Amino acid sequence: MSNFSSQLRLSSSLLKHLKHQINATSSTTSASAAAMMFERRSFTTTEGSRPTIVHKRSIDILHDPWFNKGTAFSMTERDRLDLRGLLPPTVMSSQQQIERFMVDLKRLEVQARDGPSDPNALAKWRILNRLHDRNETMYYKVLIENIEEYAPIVYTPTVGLVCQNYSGLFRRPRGMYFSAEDRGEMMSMVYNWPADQVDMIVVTDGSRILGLGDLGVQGIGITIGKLDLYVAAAGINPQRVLPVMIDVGTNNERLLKDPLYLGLQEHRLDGEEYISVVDEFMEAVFTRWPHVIVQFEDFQSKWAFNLLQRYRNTYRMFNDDVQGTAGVAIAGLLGAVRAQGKPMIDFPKQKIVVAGAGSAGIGVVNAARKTMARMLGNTESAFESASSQFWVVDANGLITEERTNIDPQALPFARKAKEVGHQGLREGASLVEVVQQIKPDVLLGLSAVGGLFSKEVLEALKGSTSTRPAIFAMSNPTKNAECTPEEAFSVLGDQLIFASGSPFNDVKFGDGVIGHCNQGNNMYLFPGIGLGTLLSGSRIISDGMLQAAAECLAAYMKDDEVLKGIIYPSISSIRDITKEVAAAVVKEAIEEDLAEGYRDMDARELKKLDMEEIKTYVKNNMWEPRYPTLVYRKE
Ligand SMILES: NC(=O)C1=CN([C@@H]2O[C@H](COP(=O)(O)OP(=O)(O)OC[C@H]3O[C@@H](n4cnc5c(N)ncnc54)[C@H](O)[C@@H]3O)[C@@H](O)[C@H]2O)C=CC1
Ligand SMILES: CC(=O)C(=O)O
Ligand SMILES: [Mg+2]
Repeated sequence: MSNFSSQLRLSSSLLKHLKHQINATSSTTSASAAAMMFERRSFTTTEGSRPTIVHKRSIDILHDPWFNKGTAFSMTERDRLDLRGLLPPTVMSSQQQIERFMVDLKRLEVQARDGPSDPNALAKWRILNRLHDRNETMYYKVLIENIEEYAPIVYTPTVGLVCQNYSGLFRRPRGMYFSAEDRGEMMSMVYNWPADQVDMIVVTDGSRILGLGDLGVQGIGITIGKLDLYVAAAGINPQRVLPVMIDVGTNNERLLKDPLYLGLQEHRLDGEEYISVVDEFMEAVFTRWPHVIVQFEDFQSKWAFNLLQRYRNTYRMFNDDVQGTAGVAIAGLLGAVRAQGKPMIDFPKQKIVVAGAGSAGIGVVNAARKTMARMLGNTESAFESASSQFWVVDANGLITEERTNIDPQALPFARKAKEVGHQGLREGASLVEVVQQIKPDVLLGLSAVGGLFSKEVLEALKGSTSTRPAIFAMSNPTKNAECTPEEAFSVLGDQLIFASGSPFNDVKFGDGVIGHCNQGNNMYLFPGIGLGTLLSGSRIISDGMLQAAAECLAAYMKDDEVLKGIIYPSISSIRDITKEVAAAVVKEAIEEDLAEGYRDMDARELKKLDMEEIKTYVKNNMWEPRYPTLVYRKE
């Protein structure tokens, strides 16, 4: 009885508090008052703060992953929200809930510790996904606290398998689908999404999912995986993220015939028709959420470049494969220079062979050339000199100006025929020939061809003029990596610098000598680029902001780590890295006069902040997975 009356007292004090809040906002509509209070909660990191107003009760709350706390609802809340009797009687702390969940998840750990070949990865994804469906706060707490272990499940490599099987795995919808059939309807459809505020959209058309090709509508899986990292690494509020699939058909013949396929079973739209669908989508989302940021993900190269040019000066958007990957690669390339005991300013002397001339490969060469040119003084001759450091090889071999039907994106990187003639090469020379003749410092793969760096290619790299040659086998998922660290270290020895797009285990040489396998993945940058853009209120995402992000990641590594061959940080510190990257992006946006501010932090206030204050501002705006107190009010 006394327990019950103390609960009543608690409830009435909460109601008083609520009444006060409602009075304070009486000039606004009840919906916007609720929204304002809701927002305050979302960016508060202290428990026991203002309650969150919900307009539903009873079983509806338990079925809502945004509000559900499962067995962690206190008895007071159970009474207040008509939940009494709908849950087992024991009230658990959020930590106890996690412990119970982890016991279940860890049952699959038997023989599941061998990294990329984890046979239970898909089963683990299902368990995590079910948790995501029923309780978002708990899901993100599990993910954040165990990011190293579960990033490979919610992200590459397992997310690739998930996308390949998405039509079978689909249970509850997550995100929005805009299809070619919805033309003319998107402006109203966008209001079907329940959240009044969306900060971050990741969108794909499913045309090139990781290195797995056209997976059509099933590509939605990658947008969900990327947004999981936005929440876990950048602390974007999970209620304000939106995964989007633009379904314009598929050219994957298997999916076109699959009776279980969930997407449009027709060939992809192309040309103006295709562009008009994406235009309509962009107009719709920016009309409803003018401050949203849209990340384009895994579009086939021709559309990746085209849409980036089309939108980047109008909308807050970027292409992760072109721009995020470039920044991560530059940070790694600078790390590889330092690992040779040289200063970063020596970067323009590096000879770099790149296998793959798609959105990722060209994005990297473009940005790396700009970085070199800047280091050399940014003159025309600096640019020329930088251009001569790259040899780009695609499916048809070395790209030179003699190539017929050359892809316009690759044209600026085509080598002069005469020049390569002097180097003992020619148009279409094979990768192994290029490596043999050029003796590069770096061999970088973004080809999506698993095993491309064959024994022969690795043997050829032994001729490298570098004291510590570097291999970036960046294609995803695991089976698409150009080589494994075992293959690379076994041929090139322990002085090799190695990075892969998906995670692999380090290689042990014995006597405590380790061949470090770094994960060179755009996950180190895109969350910080998005968060920094959001908090600066920058109208667009400039080259300078992307460059600042890359330089910040490069500077994150200490000399002693780099000398050991560790060129990227541990994934376990991704939240800290993301905070640093976001702060660098905010600072650059301020310096370029692009920052228009965010909420109470207007452009003038932003300008007054020094770097430490910007970092604090970023940190204070990162969402934490904590249960808020819920209070019911009728709509
Ligand atoms: N680690 C990371 O952060 C990232 C990795 N990637 C990976 O990069 C890969 C490529 O992505 P995109 O550039 O968008 O794909 P894409 O399909 O546009 O480009 C692939 C390129 O590889 C070339 N290629 C194919 N066979 C080749 C061969 N035998 N030798 C040399 N080149 C060959 C093609 O001609 C084409 O230029 C994918 O596996 C993707 O997962 C992409 C973005 C980020
Ligand atoms: C990592 C990534 O964005 C990709 O493989 O496409
Ligand atoms: Mg991608």
